[in-house]
Amino acid sequence: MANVVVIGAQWGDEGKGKITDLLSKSADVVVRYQGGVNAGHTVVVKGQTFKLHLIPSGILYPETKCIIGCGTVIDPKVLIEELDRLVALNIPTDKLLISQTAHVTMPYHRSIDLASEEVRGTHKIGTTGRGIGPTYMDKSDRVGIRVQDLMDAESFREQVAWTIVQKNEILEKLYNLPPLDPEQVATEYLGYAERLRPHVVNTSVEIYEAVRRRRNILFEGAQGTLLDLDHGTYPYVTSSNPIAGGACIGTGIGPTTIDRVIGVAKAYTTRVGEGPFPTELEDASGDMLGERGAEFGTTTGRKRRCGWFDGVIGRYAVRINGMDCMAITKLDVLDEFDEIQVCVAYEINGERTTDFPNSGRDFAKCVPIYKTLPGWKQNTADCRSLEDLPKAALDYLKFLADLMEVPISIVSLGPSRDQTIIVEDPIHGPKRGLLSADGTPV
Ligand SMILES: Nc1nc2c(ncn2[C@@H]2O[C@H](COP(=O)(O)OP(=O)(O)OP(=O)(O)O)[C@@H](O)[C@H]2O)c(=O)[nH]1
Ligand SMILES: O=P(O)(O)OC[C@H]1O[C@@H](n2cnc3c(O)ncnc32)[C@H](O)[C@@H]1O
Ligand SMILES: N[C@@H](CC(=O)O)C(=O)O
Ligand SMILES: [Mg+2]
Repeated sequence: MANVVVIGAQWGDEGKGKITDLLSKSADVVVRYQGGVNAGHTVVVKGQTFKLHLIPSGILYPETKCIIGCGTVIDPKVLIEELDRLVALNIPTDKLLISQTAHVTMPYHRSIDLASEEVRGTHKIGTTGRGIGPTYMDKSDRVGIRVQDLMDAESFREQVAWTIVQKNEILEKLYNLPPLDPEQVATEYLGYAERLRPHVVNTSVEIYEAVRRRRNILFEGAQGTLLDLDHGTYPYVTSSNPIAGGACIGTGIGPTTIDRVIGVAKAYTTRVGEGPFPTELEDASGDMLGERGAEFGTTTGRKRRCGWFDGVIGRYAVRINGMDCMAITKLDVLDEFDEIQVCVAYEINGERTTDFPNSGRDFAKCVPIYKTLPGWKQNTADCRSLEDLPKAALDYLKFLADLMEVPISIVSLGPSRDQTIIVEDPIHGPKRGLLSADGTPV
């Protein structure tokens, strides 16, 4: 057995949904540990597409327990819509559990998110507008509303009444928005509470029980390393900790429980929202990546910015997450390029570095130094083993593994569950022994 954390090694949307679904086949429990409905995890099975925002990507396996952990922020309306969509498709949702201590996104969080972005103007972050930052702000400020609060009607009404007084001051005086009616908000949310009640438990105990019984647990990250509040490209980050360390805080397990960390990265890079992006391509190659990769936000539909693979970021993600192995997704998107560039180092103020800069100002000045590799100009979508891959594609993967000093355990060649090469299943395979850094399968 192994307890595995699946994290994004770039700016999110690396395909964690697909990889988590794939690994869920061998998992007994899948836990989301941070983020909220800003996330959009896409899972494609037999031509059917599932877009999951909060529900863990293991939900398509009826025997797998799916847990929304305490580190997430929950918009109950969106969660219920998601549940209803699954129910309509006859996907069982009875094994979904929701943490009593997760925080709840309220209507004022969404309004404040949108209004503050507008006020920031050119300094905006480019958030998803889903109220994520303001929900986590209230958690830190100790005025947040938790799932357990929602379960007690009388005290919930009281809590909403006094909380909204302060929020209405902000809405009216700071943002010139109409105030909210506390009774109306409380009544709406108490309706959601009844729908969610059967799923709400002490998830920390559930997870610990699974650990004690030596079950396989997958911890599913949302967003990515560079969107991490502490270790990402601050201030252009989300308000939670998507890195592997976040799995402990966001579920209530100790670090010794984690056996392995698998990082997911695209074979190129994307970013949605504002902030520096050294390898961004604002040319025909960038357009080609966007078109071939269908790079539009799963949540907001925004166009994702596209660029070449950034090895400096990759190495950083390996370090920050203690990564054992990697899944490289969307290799098929590169199929038609004559040449492919990989950023191997940055030049900052005339100096070459392979280290990710700690300063946001320095990061904004980074000029990528590229290594050019030949393309393979061949369709890889139907390859099912490393041997099936064109030599140039395998060489590309070996180059990435070598550059980041991490083995590649999974290669994804299309959105569908079956369009995958599993060099070794990280749940069953040996720790750090899947594809050696020189690319040789072991
Ligand atoms: N062509 C191609 N598409 C893929 C592959 N793997 C995943 N996808 C698609 O790429 C997109 C990945 O984006 P998301 O589903 O938003 O990724 P995510 O990491 O789960 O999302 P966040 O938690 O929101 O960061 C989805 O549309 C997937 O269906 C692949 O190997 N090839
Ligand atoms: O998390 P919020 O505050 O809505 O946005 C901040 C920042 O993070 C980007 N982002 C948030 N969720 C995702 C996601 O699931 N994939 C990719 N990027 C995400 C958002 O675009 C902002 O740049
Ligand atoms: N989660 C998102 C972010 C967005 O939709 O803007 C995505 O899939 O891109
Ligand atoms: Mg996404």
